[in-house]
Amino acid sequence: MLSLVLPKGSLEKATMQLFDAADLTVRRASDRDYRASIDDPRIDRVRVLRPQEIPTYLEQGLFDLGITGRDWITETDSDVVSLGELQYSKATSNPVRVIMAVPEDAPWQSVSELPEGVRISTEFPAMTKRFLDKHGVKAKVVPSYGATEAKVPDIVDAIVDLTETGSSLRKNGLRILDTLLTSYTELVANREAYEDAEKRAAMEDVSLLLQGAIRARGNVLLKLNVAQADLRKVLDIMPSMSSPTVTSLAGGDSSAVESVVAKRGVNTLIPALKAAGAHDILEIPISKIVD
Ligand SMILES: Nc1ncnc2c1ncn2[C@@H]1O[C@H](COP(=O)(O)OP(=O)(O)OP(=O)(O)O)[C@@H](O)[C@H]1O
Ligand SMILES: O=P(O)(O)OC[C@H]1O[C@H](OP(=O)(O)OP(=O)(O)O)[C@H](O)[C@@H]1O
Ligand SMILES: [Mg+2]
Repeated sequence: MLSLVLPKGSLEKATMQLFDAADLTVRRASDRDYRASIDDPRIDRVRVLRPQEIPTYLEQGLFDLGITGRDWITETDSDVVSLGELQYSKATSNPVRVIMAVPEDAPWQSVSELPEGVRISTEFPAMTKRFLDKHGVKAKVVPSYGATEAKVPDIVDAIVDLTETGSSLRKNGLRILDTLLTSYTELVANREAYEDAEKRAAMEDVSLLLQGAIRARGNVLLKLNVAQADLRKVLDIMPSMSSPTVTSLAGGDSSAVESVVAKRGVNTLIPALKAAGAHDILEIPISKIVD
């Protein structure tokens, strides 16, 4: 039986949606309820806590398994086992980046040009100090508790912050000087729990369901029928994960074809398949893809 800790904040909504899609629906009395449950025999305790704290709790063995960002694992320098990247962020399926940024019109083009005593605001002081040491810059690192972009230029000269879509940087007239880290959301385990064969098997099941749900995103199943004479033409334009499944239809000179295809592009693909001779075309949503 696993204890699980999920992130409150930026990743909360996307995490709840992912668990739902993975058939591991998280039940809570309300959004403010940080004690939750999942109706699954492998999971007996669920908490929703700040992602900054999650790596430390996992290292200490307060939970077996959790979800947090690579940024907080690096910042807290926690000794945990990663079961892999889960490709989602707050708004997109892309990773976030921890970047150093300065005002558009600042004179510096690289980190090593920053003058001694430069003031840098960040929610990642440990990572920032390591990065500045590497570049031989002596700076004053000021801890931030959010709204970091708003502190330049009057309170500090530069910031180290997260960027996903880039919109916060644009709105605040900031330019990226360097990238410290590309950070994915990760499924992370306590080391001792991971060494326990039974717990590890349960963790791998959870991982498989989550990854299966992520892989299914943006894909649909297309099914169609086609006369033998047109089969080649249809297969020539049908994309697929490996190769399309072709079955003969009973009592006729026709085949059924099915294939998993990217949802993006279906708008041009379906009319093209029809023109190639396909008929009875079905587009079916997919919940999971497991290799
Ligand atoms: N667009 C994003 N902005 C910030 N954090 C993101 C974003 N997308 C994913 N994350 C991840 O979410 C985690 C940060 O979430 P956290 O709850 O600490 O911050 P938050 O949502 O910014 O909270 P607050 O709104 O109180 O600042 C990090 O691991 C980070 O990598
Ligand atoms: O590139 P973007 O898509 O604009 O996302 C990045 C922004 O999101 C986060 O802010 P958050 O919402 O956590 O507010 P905060 O600064 O108060 O923590 C992060 O600190 C950036 O400011
Ligand atoms: Mg924040």
